[in-house]
Amino acid sequence: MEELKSFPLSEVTLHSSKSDCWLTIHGKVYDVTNFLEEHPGGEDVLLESAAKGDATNDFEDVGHSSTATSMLSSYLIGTLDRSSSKKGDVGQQSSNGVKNVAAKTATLERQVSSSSSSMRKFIVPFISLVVAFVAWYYYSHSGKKACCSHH
Ligand code: HEM
Repeated sequence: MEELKSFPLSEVTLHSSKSDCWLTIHGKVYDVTNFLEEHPGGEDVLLESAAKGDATNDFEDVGHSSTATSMLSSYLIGTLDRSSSKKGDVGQQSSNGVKNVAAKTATLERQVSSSSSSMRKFIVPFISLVVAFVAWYYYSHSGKKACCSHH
């Protein structure tokens, strides 16, 4: 068996066009050029993920079926070179670092925005409950007064 080639992330992101598209998922590099038009989720999402670099989160977020996961192997061309420790690769490594930080920031931003939207989802019914309780309290309180002043 031929040994798989190892590519630095900076090289994978160079292949992000319709005529040449590579994706990185779980540390493996896939050439999905021929799959672009067949992808049920459309080619644009694949091209976006390819340009970003690591597509693992994008792939997982969709909740792809096991069929989709097993399709991956037919597009495998290599593995991701995480160390990038080759001589003369230092510049590339630092640019990878910058990209990683950018990716992490993007993920964090996504998490914050999704948590704030779920906060909103929680706060709206909570406020309605408080309003309902206050209304009920005043209603029953004034009702009690009316009732007790009778006696
Ligand atoms: C080589 C990598 C990929 C393969 C083989 C693949 C395969 C598939 C398959 C077979 C489906 C149909 C539903 C299913 O079986 O789960 C699908 C749906 C989808 N894929 Fe991918 N996919 C890949 C990468 C990606 C990436 C990187 C994204 C980025 C966001 C993506 C986004 C989507 C979306 C949004 C759908 C849903 C379409 C719908 O339900 O209308 N896919 N994909």
